[in-house]
Amino acid sequence: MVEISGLCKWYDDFSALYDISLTVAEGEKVVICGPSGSGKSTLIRCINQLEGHQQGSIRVAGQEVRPGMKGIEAIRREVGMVFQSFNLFPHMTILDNLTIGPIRNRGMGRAAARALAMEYLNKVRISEQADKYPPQLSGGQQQRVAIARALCMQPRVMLFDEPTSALDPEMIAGVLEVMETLARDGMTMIVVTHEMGFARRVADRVVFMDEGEIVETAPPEAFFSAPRTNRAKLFLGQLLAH
Ligand SMILES: Nc1ncnc2c1ncn2[C@@H]1O[C@H](COP(=O)(O)OP(=O)(O)OP(=O)(O)O)[C@@H](O)[C@H]1O
Repeated sequence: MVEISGLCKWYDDFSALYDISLTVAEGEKVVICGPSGSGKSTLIRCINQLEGHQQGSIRVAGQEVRPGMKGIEAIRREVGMVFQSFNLFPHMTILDNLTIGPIRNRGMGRAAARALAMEYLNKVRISEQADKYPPQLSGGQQQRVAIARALCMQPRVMLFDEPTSALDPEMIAGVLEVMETLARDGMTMIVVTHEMGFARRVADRVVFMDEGEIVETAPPEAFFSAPRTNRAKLFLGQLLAH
């Protein structure tokens, strides 16, 4: 579903990503972790070209994505993205936040888009809030809405960039639960997160990044019980200390 090969990205003379190769199969769940500044966000933002890369290749559902390419919108429709800051339109109702994408970008009729939106709002257990505005909802509820909004575009892969790190602790479980349901439904998922419990329960593979490189890739049980590199041991040690 996503094939990344020899990916390099730099900002002026700073190398943000170096020689990244990663293949994520259909239905696979990959958790990316690593210290702050290691390039996790940059990597997933390159997949739908929110960031352009300078070298290497990225393919999504068989199609190569390139910086400045024509037709990137069509590829972005296949790729749902959930950010740390929910990025909902504050002046639009929850329902309108969900229907605008399918109506504008998928040419869906209003009634069909509303039906689809209600289906996903039910899935994230928030359908009773459909007529409210984002600022009237808690952070956790807004993030569940953001997930539902991405799903309304019926993507083939979902990218999550630290979806729970801006949330109050009591809000985190509800969002992770929704993501676990999505995983059980068979969605292909690439998730940047420090929620190691989630990684253990859901990930097929954990990818550990440091200084713009992939340092280790392993199934969660192997990664957490016996990380191979000192860099990963140090990272996990620091995470546990928090
Ligand atoms: N627009 C930019 N210009 C210059 N440097 C940038 C830019 N965006 C990111 N970087 C740098 O690239 C590196 C990787 O950033 P990135 O946000 O991908 O890291 P991260 O692993 O996601 O970190 P965090 O966990 O703190 O979000 C960092 O050193 C960051 O300062």
